[in-house]
This record gives sequence, structure tokens and C-alpha cells, in this order.
Amino acid sequence: MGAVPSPLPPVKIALLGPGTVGSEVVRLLTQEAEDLAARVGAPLEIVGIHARDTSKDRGPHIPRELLTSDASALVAQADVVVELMGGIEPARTLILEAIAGGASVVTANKALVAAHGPELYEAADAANVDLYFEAAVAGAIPLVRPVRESLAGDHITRILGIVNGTTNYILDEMTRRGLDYDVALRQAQELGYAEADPTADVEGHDAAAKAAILASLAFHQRVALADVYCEGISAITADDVIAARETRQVIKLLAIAERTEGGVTVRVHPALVSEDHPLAGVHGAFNAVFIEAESAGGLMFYGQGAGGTPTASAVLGDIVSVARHKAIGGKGPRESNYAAHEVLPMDAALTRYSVRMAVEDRPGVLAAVAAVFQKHDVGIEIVRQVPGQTHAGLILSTYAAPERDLRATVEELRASDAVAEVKSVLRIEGE
Ligand SMILES: NC(=O)C1=CN([C@@H]2O[C@H](COP(=O)(O)OP(=O)(O)OC[C@H]3O[C@@H](n4cnc5c(N)ncnc54)[C@H](O)[C@@H]3O)[C@@H](O)[C@H]2O)C=CC1
Ligand SMILES: N[C@@H](CC=O)C(=O)O
Ligand code: NA
Repeated sequence: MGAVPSPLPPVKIALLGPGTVGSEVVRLLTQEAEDLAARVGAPLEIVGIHARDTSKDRGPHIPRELLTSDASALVAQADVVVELMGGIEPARTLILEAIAGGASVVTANKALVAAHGPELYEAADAANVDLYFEAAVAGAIPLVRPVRESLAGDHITRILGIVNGTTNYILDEMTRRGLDYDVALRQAQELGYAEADPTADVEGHDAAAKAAILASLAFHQRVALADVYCEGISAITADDVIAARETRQVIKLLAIAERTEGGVTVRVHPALVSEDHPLAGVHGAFNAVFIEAESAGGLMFYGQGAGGTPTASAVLGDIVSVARHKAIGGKGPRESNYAAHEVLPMDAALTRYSVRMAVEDRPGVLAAVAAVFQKHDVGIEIVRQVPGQTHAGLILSTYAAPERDLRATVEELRASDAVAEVKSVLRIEGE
């Protein structure tokens, strides 16, 4: 019988941040140890867990003896560092220390990858180690690998989707259960969906970070967070939700990255989506992303975008990949940033508006309103009259036009004496 190969030495795992996601990653690394070892080709050994407070009891899956407050010492002894603390610092410094020490890194930290991705990619490349971040975009949904690897031979032209679970949960609860915004936000926090500072979720910054990461991978160039137009949902009211329902639409926070002849635009904002569109059926903290590519055509990715356990699935997948590279050799793909499409401002994006307003109840008002649209070369597709108490209500939907013209139209409507109040302006996507 041939010599039995000696088992490979354990791959040493250091975990930073045993919180909502981190505690689930530790639980799964422990409970699934046998299967994971078989898949990696070597055992995975958790050599330490860095936490701010090592005295706090963290339940049965976080052994007290593994807790340490000395992150640098822990990182120095690991083959793979799993960063699940969030925030920019000290996560960035610790990841750079890990890479400099020859460790591969798995992170779910989209704020960090969006803000400092190039620095981290270059450091990982120079040290010939992996930097994986599948969990950073759309939680459990495999999206980073398909864009970075499976579609590396294609030309992606458009990405449109829901990439933040917290805001989808809030808007969905407001739409389907008439829940108040603040109550829905609190519930999302209790369910472990929201960022430590939920402003990142509701003001769109989390989705913008994910959009910047996806656009950089999809268009093979660096798209900075500052290049992403970002508008959140904190101004969305119950009236907006009711008005959307009356026109058979729902409100979703969408991330949209487009590459055209003129260049690249990346934007995050609330939008009206037809009730007949698949995105309207994305409920709770689920995410869904449509990708259009020249050869592949249309693709749709759907799944849980937030939550400790679903996110831990994506983290574990990355751990298996990088641990396998550590155990038996190999390395994941490097950053691809050869392209140089012009990154265009939001003004250049082609969008459609739905403008809900209260107008004076007198002859000639409709003509006066229409004249404003005509002046800015914005076509009106649909005019709906809605009942109003003291004024007549109008909802005008436009054809696609450059954002700059749409915005100028709304600004002039606000100043018009035919218009008592512009109640809301929402873009229309996903018809
Ligand atoms: N919660 C979710 O559904 C998802 C979260 N993520 C990302 O995963 C990361 C972790 O998120 P959660 O587990 O939800 O956050 P969390 O707030 O529940 O856990 C963070 C953990 O790191 C610790 N921590 C934070 N700053 C620290 C510091 N300076 N030093 C030591 N420990 C520190 C906290 O005490 C806590 O134990 C974040 O980057 C987040 O954006 C990604 C996808 C989904
Ligand atoms: N707060 C984020 C967590 C996952 O990325 C979200 O709600 O999507
Ligand atoms: Na993902």
C-alpha cells in the first residue's frame, strides 16, 4: 500500500470582531470543522478571537480562552485573518499588518474596501496573499466572485439592484404592513441587519460603498466612493409609499452602475419600481441584483443580503478558498484596473422622474406646468390627477432625460405660481 500522506498542518485562523457576523463565523467554523477540513485539505484552527471586552461572556460558541485584546499579536501568528469589526480603523491597519506578516485576509467590511481597496489590493499582491471580500456585497449572495471571476471574459454594461438589506426591510415593512419608518428601522437593528451606525444604511452610504466595489470589479477600473451619487431613504414618507401603491409601484433603494459610450455613472437612490417588476417582490432584508453583459445577456442574483448567519456563509466560503491556497498552494485573482472609462457625474445620467405636486385649482395651471417641462426639453409620459384637500393633486411621470434637465425642471416648478407644493420627486427604474 502506498505511503499514507501525512496530514497537512492546520491553517491558523484569527478572527477580529465576534459580533453579529463574527460570532456566527466562529460557531460554523467549530460545528462544521470536519467538513471544512475535508474541503480545505487541512484542519482549520482558530488561534484567537480579538474583542474589545474580553471579560464579556459571549455564549457557548466563543471560548473565553480564545479571546484576546491584543489584535497585533494575534494577527502575527495567523495564516488567515478574518476581519469582522467594521469601520475604517483599526481594521485597515490590522489588515495591512496581517498582509505584511504573510497572512491572507477575509473581510466583510465594504466601507473599508470601498475607501481603501486599491491600497489593500496592492499590499496583498505585493505580499502574494489573498484578499477576499464576498460578504462585503449583498451578504450571502455570491456576487463578488461571479463579477470578478465568472464574468471576467465578458463586458458588463449595467448593474441594477437592491444591495442593502436594512433599507429594503424598512421600505418593505412600510409598504406591506404600514409600519412607521422608525419602528421598522429599530426592528432591522434588532434583527442584526443594520450597521453599527445605521445612518450608513438609511442615508445610502452602505449601498454606495457596495456600488463602488461592484463598479470597480465590473468595469475593471477604480471607482471611488466619491464617484458614487448617493441619496438615502430618510426623506421617504408614508404618503410617498401610499402614492406609489396607488400607481401600482413600490419604492426601493437601488444601486445602479452603467457603462455607456460616454463613460461610467454609478448611483444610489430611492426609486419607484413597477409592482410587476421582479425587484418589487424582494422582501425583508433580501437583495437582488440584475447584471447585463454583452455576451452573457441578462443575469439575476437573489438571496439574503444581511443577517449574521447568511453573511457568515459568504465569509466561510472565502475562508475555505484562502485556507486551501495556504494549505496546498495557489492564489485568487488579482485586482484588474486596466480600464479608464470616464467616470461621469450624476447630471449626465439618463433618468426618469415621477413628480407629485399640489397645484392651484384654476384654468391654465396644467398648461403652465407643461410649459416648464417643455422649456427643459423633458417629455411628459403620464399625467395623473389625484384628489387633494385644498389643492388639486398631480403626479407627472417623465420620459428619460438627462438628470440635469430633470432637476432644472423641478427647481422651476417649485418657483412657479401655478404650483402650490412639490410634494415628492422620485426617479422611476425597472419598468
Ligand atoms: N450584519 C450584517 O448583516 C452584515 C455585516 N457586514 C459587515 O460585517 C462587519 C461586521 O458587522 P456586524 O457583525 O453586523 O457588526 P457588529 O457590530 O455586530 O460586530 C462588530 C464586532 O467587532 C467589535 N469591534 C468593533 N470595533 C472594534 C475595535 N475597534 N476593536 C475591537 N473590536 C471591535 C465589536 O465589539 C463587535 O463584537 C461590518 O464591516 C459590516 O459592514 C457585511 C454583511 C452583512
Ligand atoms: N447593513 C448592511 C449589512 C449587509 O451588508 C445591510 O443592511 O445590507
Ligand atoms: Na456576497
